[in-house]
Amino acid sequence: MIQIAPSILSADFSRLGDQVRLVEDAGAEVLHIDVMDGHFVPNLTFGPALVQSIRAHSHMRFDIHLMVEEPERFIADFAAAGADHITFHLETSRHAHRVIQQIKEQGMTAGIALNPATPLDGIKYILEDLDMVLLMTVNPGFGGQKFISNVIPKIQVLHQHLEQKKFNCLIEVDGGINQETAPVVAKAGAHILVAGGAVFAQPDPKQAVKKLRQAAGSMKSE
Ligand SMILES: O=C(CO)[C@@H](O)[C@H](O)COP(=O)(O)O
Repeated sequence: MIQIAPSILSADFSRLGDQVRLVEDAGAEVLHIDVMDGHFVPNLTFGPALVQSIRAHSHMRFDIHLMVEEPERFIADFAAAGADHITFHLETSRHAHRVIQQIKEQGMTAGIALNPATPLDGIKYILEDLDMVLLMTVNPGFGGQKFISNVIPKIQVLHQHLEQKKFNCLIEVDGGINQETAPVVAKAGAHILVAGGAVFAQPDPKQAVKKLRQAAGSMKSE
């Protein structure tokens, strides 16, 4: 079953509460919240205060994507703000296993993200501990970028490995997901599709969520 995770990076911030309710009404299971520090990625976005303020507007799972150096510094604050899940980047952490444990100790599920250029090798021995792997299909930092199709084999390899090992770990993809790329990543084995522009930059975000789900469902992985 494919899950759709609208990314609020492309939402209209002047009416964020309404935008969040809109995608929840459309059936989106997950709300993707991009946290950027201006160091790991060349952009700045949200912190725990924003998460806390929209928590009251939604029952969706809050999926925090930490694009920050030293992610361990922010785990407790996002947990207190109402986050359900935190993903941090392998590229930002020398002690990834410890960070995963810290996230779980705060009662949240844990994910790790890999940039398009980062191979799967670095997560081989921590895969069993992860609830999710986020495979970036653009270079992180901005919405509205072009999907990098070279990541597709990486999705396929990870999907096969997870199936083989019977690990309870979902694959999320993020960047350039739209009605054309959604069926491709779904067929490759992705479970959660993050979409910013393909939802919030559309005239009817509610309809956009439904169309993405339909598109993804048209070519599910076996
Ligand atoms: O993490 C990021 C960007 O770094 C994403 O979550 C973007 O928000 C995706 O935007 P689209 O490519 O779907 O417009």
